[in-house]
Amino acid sequence: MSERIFITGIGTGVGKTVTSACVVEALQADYWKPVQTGLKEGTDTDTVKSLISNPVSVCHREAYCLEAPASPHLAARLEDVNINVKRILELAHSIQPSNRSLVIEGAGGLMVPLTEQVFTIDFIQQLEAKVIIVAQNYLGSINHALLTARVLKQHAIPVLGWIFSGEYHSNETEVIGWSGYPLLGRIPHTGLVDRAFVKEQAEKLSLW
Ligand SMILES: Nc1ncnc2c1ncn2[C@@H]1O[C@H](COP(=O)(O)OP(=O)(O)OP(=O)(O)O)[C@@H](O)[C@H]1O
Ligand SMILES: C[C@H](N)[C@H](N)CCCCCC(=O)O
Ligand SMILES: [Mg+2]
Repeated sequence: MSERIFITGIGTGVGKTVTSACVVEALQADYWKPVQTGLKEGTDTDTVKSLISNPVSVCHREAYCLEAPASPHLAARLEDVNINVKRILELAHSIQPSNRSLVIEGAGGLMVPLTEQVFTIDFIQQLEAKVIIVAQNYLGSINHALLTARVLKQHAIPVLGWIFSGEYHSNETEVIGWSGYPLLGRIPHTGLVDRAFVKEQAEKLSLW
């Protein structure tokens, strides 16, 4: 089935890219990072490409690759680039596979601005995508996670559920309960993240 699944996070650096690779592998879906910011340490697309092993998935080229490791609206300003959301939506339409899903990874969390007018939450709405929320357990994550859940609810965006990246903490059981969204799985931080790890984790996810 050809769906759009948007991978958002309760913030940046919470494990969206590694989780995206696991979801792509589990669904044999395509992957797309429309706006990549920060190029020095490589791109999320290159990371996902290096972590998946199924013969079907296609990792599509970004719509924008911006140097500065910053919010897209700022990274674009620093390079005098105008992020055109209409163009990104047209691109989404053109790359959408007919017979498999498209996993789309955002930059940071829901309220990250793509432009001064369009925030990531607005972009998700315009994409008509379903959402997987990637979360981690740290001091402050209850607030970040429930803010994310609240904004998705207020925008009536369909949420498939949570994937937690890292170790379990009792907080997450309460966050899941308060949010009403199901737990789809956990990606442990056991050290080496390679193709074998991603394949193993992909098999454990309960995505449908
Ligand atoms: N399961 C894991 N095991 C070990 N390290 C991990 C795991 N998941 C993520 N990491 C590491 O944590 C860091 C952040 O992860 P990742 O790049 O997936 O975050 P992100 O949410 O995609 O960030 P961004 O907002 O920049 O896209 C990376 O160095 C990554 O290698
Ligand atoms: C540079 C990094 N890799 C992310 N993709 C960009 C995260 C932007 C976060 C903006 C913010 O919430 O302050
Ligand atoms: Mg990422």
